[in-house]
Amino acid sequence: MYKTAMLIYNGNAGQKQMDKILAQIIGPLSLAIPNLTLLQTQKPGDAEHFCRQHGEEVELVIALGGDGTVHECINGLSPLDKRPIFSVIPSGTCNDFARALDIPLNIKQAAMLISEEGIEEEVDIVQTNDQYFGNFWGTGLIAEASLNIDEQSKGVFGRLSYYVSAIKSMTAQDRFSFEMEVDGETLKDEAVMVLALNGRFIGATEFPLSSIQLNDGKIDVMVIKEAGFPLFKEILSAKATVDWEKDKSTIDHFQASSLKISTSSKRYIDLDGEHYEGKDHSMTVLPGHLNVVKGNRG
Ligand SMILES: Nc1ncnc2c1ncn2[C@@H]1O[C@H](COP(=O)(O)OP(=O)(O)OP(=O)(O)O)[C@@H](O)[C@H]1O
Repeated sequence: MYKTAMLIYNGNAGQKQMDKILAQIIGPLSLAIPNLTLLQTQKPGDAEHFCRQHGEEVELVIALGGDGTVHECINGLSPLDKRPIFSVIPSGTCNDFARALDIPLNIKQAAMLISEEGIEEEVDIVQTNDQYFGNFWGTGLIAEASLNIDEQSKGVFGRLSYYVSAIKSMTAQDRFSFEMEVDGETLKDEAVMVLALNGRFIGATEFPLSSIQLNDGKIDVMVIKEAGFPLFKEILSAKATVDWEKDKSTIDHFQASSLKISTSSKRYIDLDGEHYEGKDHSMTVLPGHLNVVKGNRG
């Protein structure tokens, strides 16, 4: 039984909607957790700050929100020496990290999972320069695409919004050159998109690739060389298996525990759905860095 927990939620989410959500989850959580503190964010950055400031004082941190809130919490918790258990009650649009943890998307069920102490598991977190990600790092079309998502289209298209935007921006065909260093080997190439996946969801779409595991000490790197549609078509059609052999000429796929990538110029970077800019990036997998509450798959 968890004795102390901090629940962080987005103060920007709309009072009425948040009241409804809180009404469903506070009952089961406060019955199970005697010392439960609720913290509402007042501005971007607050969730990260709360985690950094108070994370070591509690047994459990619960992020009630979408991938933006989760991203901030991961960045606040990862630098701590004594890291609390982390869990998510998903209330965003994509909820990629919650999906990767097999957490129910129904908020009441997600709260029940915590109050009944779901399975705890240590998952990998990836450090990139002075930041961290739990789900993915991407540059190229993925970053451009998510930049193009306005809140309205996110609502209307829901899970497909990333890809609708990606397809929209594909006409640009902007290839970029990069240099990558993986396990002592240097590779120079061009691509339209480079992805490093820790979790298996991007924009609520699952990558049908069984090697993507949150607890294998590795990231799965995809170098997509052409803005051709084979990969997207197959992923969008949610096929159980993508024929990677067939796509070999347009996609390189490998695993790494650390890598460095430098692009020829500054580019947009998408980190778990949040945007940054940069040119030189290093990534190091921190194996089993966060202990999380997981759901049951299936
Ligand atoms: N009080 C606030 N006012 C304005 N922005 C805030 C506030 N609190 C948090 N934020 C910002 O809102 C975003 C969090 O939104 P949320 O958790 O719903 O993620 P999301 O990115 O919409 O999720 P998903 O990708 O799953 O849909 C973060 O970028 C955070 O910095």
